[in-house]
Amino acid sequence: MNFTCYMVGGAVRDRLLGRPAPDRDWVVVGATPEAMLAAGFKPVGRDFPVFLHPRTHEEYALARTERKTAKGYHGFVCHAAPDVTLEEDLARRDLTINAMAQTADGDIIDPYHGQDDLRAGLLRHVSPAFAEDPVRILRLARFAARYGFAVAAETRALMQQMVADGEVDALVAERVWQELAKGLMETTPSAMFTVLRDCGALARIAPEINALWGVPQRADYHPEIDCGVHTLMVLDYAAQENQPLPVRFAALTHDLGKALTPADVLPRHLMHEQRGLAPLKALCERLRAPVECRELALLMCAEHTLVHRAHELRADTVLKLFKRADALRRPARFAQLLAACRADARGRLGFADSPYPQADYLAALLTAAQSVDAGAIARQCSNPADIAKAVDAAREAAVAGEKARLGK
Ligand SMILES: Nc1ccn([C@@H]2O[C@H](COP(=O)(O)OP(=O)(O)OP(=O)(O)O)[C@@H](O)[C@H]2O)c(=O)n1
Ligand SMILES: [Mg+2]
Repeated sequence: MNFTCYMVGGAVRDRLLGRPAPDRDWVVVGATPEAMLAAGFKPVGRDFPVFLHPRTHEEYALARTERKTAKGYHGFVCHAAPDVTLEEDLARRDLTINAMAQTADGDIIDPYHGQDDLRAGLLRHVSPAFAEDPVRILRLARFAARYGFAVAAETRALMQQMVADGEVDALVAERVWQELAKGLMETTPSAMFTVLRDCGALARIAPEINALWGVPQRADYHPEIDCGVHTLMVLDYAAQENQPLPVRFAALTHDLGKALTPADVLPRHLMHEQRGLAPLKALCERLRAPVECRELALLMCAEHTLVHRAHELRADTVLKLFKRADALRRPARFAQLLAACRADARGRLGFADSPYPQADYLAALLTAAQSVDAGAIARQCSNPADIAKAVDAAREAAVAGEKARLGK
């Protein structure tokens, strides 16, 4: 049986953009599953006829059409047969820039004008079938974060309609988190949240974050004023520093409490650290955020103001902070907290280059606290019940000594 393979999707898009493509996907036209097996391909997956190449192990999918028959994930009827054409297969795809194919000779097949949209920097859906898979809203938002592309007006309208129809509510937490986490790791993660907010999806999947827009802050500390704007500036600053996912997630969620400040206190946000913990826990639970992200975000939410005030803190207050943060046992995570706090300080209009000596200062005090030989102190204690206190006292003294040395 004669069949033809085309490179499709992200690999074609990224090659045209001159970007490295992480993986390559292929579509096969004119083949049956039997023909694929006979050619040495290995079958994978149950739902769709997808195979792995015997040598490269890249994914080869039989050309197929899809039709949605019910809400949610299970309502797909998929039709794969040797008579499904390349154009039909490309038509079921999400965006024009993802609906191009490349022949073995390197020719581009582009029935939906993806190359025009690549040049114009536009994210545009291929057909109304876009609406059949709400994950596509999240994918589109993360492509905005990666490529800095704008959303075509008709696609924006379609996404708003999908959200109004409750499509986003049917998404399972794992898929939402997977896409959000990928988008957070892109170069301009703020663009993802701008797109999600604009179509109404953010209010459905993360109302705690969405609620930050329209909430004012003091203009002297926060010239950008709006809490939502500040949050995205902090996030992009963390991304610009190439920080890992937990730091970016902590940047995104550190001020959730500001959305709950009583109106008569605005634009001040006394106690927003404590107020943020409940919505943050609710968000992490709904998204099933991994423990590393959840823990750092909670720590950041609770402690960021204290870290900003590092130079005013007494030695015993610093030691208590270290203990709450478990910093002596987990110095790497404490360093992530400091990175998130630096992003918070610099993620303000006009503060991008301002110094943040708090980070080096607390890092130096932690090193001092860590230098205490707890084992030696334990051996000197005749009563085991006194050990913890004696170690704490020694650590506090070490922190105080380092503070004096640094002139604070
Ligand atoms: N919900 C989805 C997922 C995938 N696709 C199609 O399948 C291709 C490959 O999917 P995937 O590898 O998940 O996405 P990429 O576009 O390659 O993006 P990335 O660079 O993030 O892998 C996409 O280009 C798109 O044509 C789609 O139409 N709808
Ligand atoms: Mg891909």
